[in-house]
Amino acid sequence: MAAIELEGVTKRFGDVLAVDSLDLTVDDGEIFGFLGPNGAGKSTTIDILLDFVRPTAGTATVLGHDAQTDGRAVRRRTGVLPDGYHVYDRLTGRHHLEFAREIKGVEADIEGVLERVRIADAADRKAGGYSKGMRQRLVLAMALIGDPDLLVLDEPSTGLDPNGAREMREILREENARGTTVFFSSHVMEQVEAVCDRVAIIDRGRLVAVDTIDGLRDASETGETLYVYVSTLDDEIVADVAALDGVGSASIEDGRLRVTADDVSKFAVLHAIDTDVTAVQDFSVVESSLEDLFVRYTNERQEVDA
Ligand SMILES: Nc1ncnc2c1ncn2[C@@H]1O[C@H](COP(=O)(O)OP(=O)(O)OP(=O)(O)O)[C@@H](O)[C@H]1O
Repeated sequence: MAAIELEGVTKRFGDVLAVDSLDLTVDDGEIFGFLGPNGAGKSTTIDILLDFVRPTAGTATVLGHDAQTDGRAVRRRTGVLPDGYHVYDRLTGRHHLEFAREIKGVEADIEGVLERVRIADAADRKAGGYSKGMRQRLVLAMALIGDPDLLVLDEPSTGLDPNGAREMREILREENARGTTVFFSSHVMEQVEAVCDRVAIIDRGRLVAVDTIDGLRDASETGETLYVYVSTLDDEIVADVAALDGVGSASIEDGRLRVTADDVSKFAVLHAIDTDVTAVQDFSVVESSLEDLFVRYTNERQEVDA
């Protein structure tokens, strides 16, 4: 069964088309990253899943329930970390979790959850005195109450230090191992790359890619970057390399030639550089990071639209 199914979801705010005919399926048990530049429509989509916002057109089905007609059933089984959630300054961390337990009407091991997000020591302090990262941990703790079947997290790493970000990843993996589907938006590509089974990239409300990270690499011309060490390097050599068959781009980076290959193998490119341009002394191949892929997919869309 699909945990999330969006069909033709569109949302307009006046003149702004925030989400544009979005079709997306997230399978049960996946850790799914939802990426896009600022203003792409991520939060709006998440709000539609939780029925905080009504779509202008289309349907959203979450855990088998229509998100609009059966929002309560969805929220009962879903842990949510909303974008920019404000904690209640005068309530303690523990009170927040008791509140989450009551709202959801579930049994919950509050002590255990406090330990997991590492705010047990501060549980009886008022949340108004918490640091940004502690607040984020508290909101995550509220999402974990009731062992949800689905976690929907909008920018969960906001405010977390590197240790906090690592702990967040571990919690997501643990929840997933328990059978929970995890759907989260993020601008922190390392975080996404480290935990996600699949990602979707949206740009200006439209889906531009959905795949595993390896799949995105395979589909992208810049799946791999070649760094070539040559004895002399100047603009003329770069231009000659760029003009070779199968070369996507060539530039100088840190005293090396940086080359991307289009449809031919990197060895064919290396051979052509060596025989037709200049002697190759050494080379290395680096897989594109998710950040490279993100930039490529979102820039491509801008070029298409231009
Ligand atoms: N309540 C609203 N009223 C008017 N416009 C809105 C509203 N909510 C969102 N928008 C607009 O919809 C578009 C998508 O916004 P959204 O917050 O979904 O983007 P996002 O991908 O979450 O961005 P970010 O990464 O910056 O959080 C933006 O142009 C935004 O200004």
